[in-house]
Amino acid sequence: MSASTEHQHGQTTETTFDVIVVGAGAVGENAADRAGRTGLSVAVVEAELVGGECSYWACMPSKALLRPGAVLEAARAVPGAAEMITGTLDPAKVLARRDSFTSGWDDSSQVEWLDGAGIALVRGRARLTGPKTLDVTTEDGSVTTLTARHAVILATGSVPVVPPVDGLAESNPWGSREASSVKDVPASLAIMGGGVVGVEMATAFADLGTKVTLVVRGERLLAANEPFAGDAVADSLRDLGVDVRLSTDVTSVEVHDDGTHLVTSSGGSTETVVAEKLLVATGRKPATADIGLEAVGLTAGDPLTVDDAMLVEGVEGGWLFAVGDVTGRVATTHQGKYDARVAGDVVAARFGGSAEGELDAPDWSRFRATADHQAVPQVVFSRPEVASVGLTEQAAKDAGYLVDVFSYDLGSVAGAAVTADGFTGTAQIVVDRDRGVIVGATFVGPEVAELLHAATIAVVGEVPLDRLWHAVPSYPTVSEVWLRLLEAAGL
Ligand SMILES: Cc1cc2nc3c(=O)[nH]c(=O)nc-3n(C[C@H](O)[C@H](O)[C@H](O)COP(=O)(O)OP(=O)(O)OC[C@H]3O[C@@H](n4cnc5c(N)ncnc54)[C@H](O)[C@@H]3O)c2cc1C
Ligand SMILES: NC(=O)c1ccc[n+]([C@@H]2O[C@H](COP(=O)([O-])OP(=O)(O)OC[C@H]3O[C@@H](n4cnc5c(N)ncnc54)[C@H](O)[C@@H]3O)[C@@H](O)[C@H]2O)c1
Repeated sequence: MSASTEHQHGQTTETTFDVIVVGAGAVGENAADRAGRTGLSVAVVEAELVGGECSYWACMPSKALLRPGAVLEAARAVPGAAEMITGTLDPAKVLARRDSFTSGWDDSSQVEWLDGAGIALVRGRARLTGPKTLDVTTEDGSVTTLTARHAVILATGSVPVVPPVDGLAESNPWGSREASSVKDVPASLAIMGGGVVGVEMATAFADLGTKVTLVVRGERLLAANEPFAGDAVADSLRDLGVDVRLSTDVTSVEVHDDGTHLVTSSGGSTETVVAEKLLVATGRKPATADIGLEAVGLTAGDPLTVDDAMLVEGVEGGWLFAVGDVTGRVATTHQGKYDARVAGDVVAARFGGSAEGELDAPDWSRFRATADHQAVPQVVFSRPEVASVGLTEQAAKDAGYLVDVFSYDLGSVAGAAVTADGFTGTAQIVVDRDRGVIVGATFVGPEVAELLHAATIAVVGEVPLDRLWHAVPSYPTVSEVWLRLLEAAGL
């Protein structure tokens, strides 16, 4: 079956396809692309913008907001250049560059890409009505029934969680969408939550001149990372002028003429934080509340539990797959796209080509998302950046590994000294003592994001330390920290 020829400029009149993908975020787009590579006809259904959260409200606009501050800080750390930096960021220019990344929240170029890839687009909100069938409701209320001959891939993403705090929902707070698409920079912003969104947005708005208060329930920022990462980011946010309040609960929220009032409680004392805007950054949940899961025997609101071929567990017939945030596995674009490549390749092989070799594909084949379990990379674009892959020391111990942990002061590496005066940071590897391989690595420091992929390769490749010894880092780069870490490990 060849890909549809009846669709033009994102519109299609067909209602039956070999494969239907629900959600055209970065993850759904990738699944659709790969699924069509053996000639299956593929449609994606999208309720909002083709490109999803990452393109318009998450990764790209937030990184565009963060980059100018990082550049300014880098220049300020190098005498000769530093003297030339006499001002602060220009918020209007920062927002204008952000807008260029979101194409003014217009998805035409992504629709063109779908067209070019031969993927049909159905605009509207999809709900499963039974095995391989979906109803799609458009904005004008009309309903079209779509049928998949072989497979449905759900890629509906995630939605923010608003905790049940007295008055919070009624206060109409910002979520990450409102923060990343901000048009008028507020004078003051209170942020609830010390995870990835909380610290990135605290950094971005502090850069833009907003007075930021970060209210965090836990005793550390970035609790999923190594403790030294959260400590370094808290210190640096305070240096940026952010009021970081750890071990602090928000007990109620009220809106008054002078802004939003957060009543907080910490160690028995109660205080009130007043801010022009409140951003709730307390996590996200899979978007499965209203996609018709009940029609196929699943529970609305639950994550879609998948196996490593991305097949949804608990559904008969082997036709329902899920990828991206909706699975509850990992909530990053790159890992979701990896899952999408796996799901797309599995679907393309099983239904469009030869399934031979795919059905009994082993771990680490391109048909199994093996890396999701213990080799997931992530960069938090705070300042300092936090780049990590695999297991933290604690997570490795919890998983039963006998580990050795080696750390090195990044600032002591020649390449770091050249990069910036006063460069501070930490690199750490967690080594499985039995196998002599790295199971986790964390880098904290200015612009360490690009150090991460070497660590990801070492973790995924299970490269023994005595072989890694022969991977010689160039001089004088920050990557020379790899040599120092291996020396610390006794080589
Ligand atoms: C502020 C912020 C910053 C982030 N920064 C990064 C980063 O720097 N790097 C990184 O890797 N990750 C980042 N993430 C995470 C990343 O955005 C997500 O992991 C990624 O967007 C998930 O992609 P997805 O395709 O699964 O979901 P989404 O991008 O949410 O796409 C899902 C799509 O499905 C559509 N949809 C939902 N339900 C239906 C339905 N019933 N019918 C039709 N369409 C439907 C939605 O409209 C949406 O377009 C960030 C997240 C946030 C909130
Ligand atoms: N650079 C990146 O890769 C990037 C950037 C932003 C977001 N993301 C992804 O988006 C997802 C959502 O990010 P996030 O920061 O919202 O979630 P998160 O899980 O990283 O952090 C949530 C924070 O909210 C706190 N919290 C949870 N419930 C609370 C409550 N009831 N009261 C007070 N605090 C509460 C948690 O303790 C934590 O500090 C993450 O999974 C992340 O991976 C990725």
